[in-house]
Amino acid sequence: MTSTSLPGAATERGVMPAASVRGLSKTYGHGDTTVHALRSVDLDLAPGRFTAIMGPSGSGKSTLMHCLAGLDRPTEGTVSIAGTDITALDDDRLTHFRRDHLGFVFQAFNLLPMLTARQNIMLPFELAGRRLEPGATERIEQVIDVLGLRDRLDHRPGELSGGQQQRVAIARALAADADVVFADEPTGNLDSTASSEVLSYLRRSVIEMGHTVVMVTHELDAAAYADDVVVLADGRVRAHLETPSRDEIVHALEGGDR
Ligand SMILES: Nc1ncnc2c1ncn2[C@@H]1O[C@H](COP(=O)(O)OP(=O)(O)OP(=O)(O)O)[C@@H](O)[C@H]1O
Repeated sequence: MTSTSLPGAATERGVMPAASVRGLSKTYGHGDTTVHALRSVDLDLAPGRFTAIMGPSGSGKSTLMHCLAGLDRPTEGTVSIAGTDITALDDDRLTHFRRDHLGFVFQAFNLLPMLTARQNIMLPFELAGRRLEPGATERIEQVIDVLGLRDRLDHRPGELSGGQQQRVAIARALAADADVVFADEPTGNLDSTASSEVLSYLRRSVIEMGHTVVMVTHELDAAAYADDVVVLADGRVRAHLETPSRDEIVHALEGGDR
């Protein structure tokens, strides 16, 4: 098994990666019960792209995403987001960094039921007591249009379909103009029609607004919406594929090199 580096990888183009990990290891437990969830992973994720992280159950997808997103600390190695080494930040600074630079979309939409769609989208600004910086209002209105939510803004989550609720959650993550948006199985609670709708909107946000999205998924159909696919196996990067075909993804998942 070898890892395949992207020919057009951000560093090779001289562009700073949106996310970069070096020598990233995460072990759980001690002695006989030690689990090596990640084994010295090196990875660069290019800005302005939609990357899917795939791999068998237990291969380290969630651990990698949690370390990338500063939700978990690695045992060894570094994680940089847009040039900031987040592994060097203390807990307070990391919390602020996450709030100001990262967006999250979860399987359960995590919307507040008593708030309207617009209020949910604006919640991070309210919670942070953040003033809208110049240009923020225009950006938020664009996010609302790109995600097709204009005529749903006054609805509460209970009055929206699952797909619409997830689009509100995506809009909330994008509204703050995060350096990277992390999506953990974002279509796990949706049927296939709603899933493809949500993924199309997510893709549109990458193409039309230049966002960087990293998504963990088990679904080949979901990965097909991504630009790049990282395949993990046993805590290592087995392949990092640029605009792969479905066959190439399947081949990498089955253990072949590209
Ligand atoms: N908190 C923990 N304590 C002990 N072991 C853990 C912990 N979290 C994860 N692991 C182990 O680390 C390994 C990688 O787990 P991880 O959840 O990252 O895999 P995954 O690829 O996301 O799996 P799945 O697709 O099933 O969600 C697994 O062997 C898992 O059992």
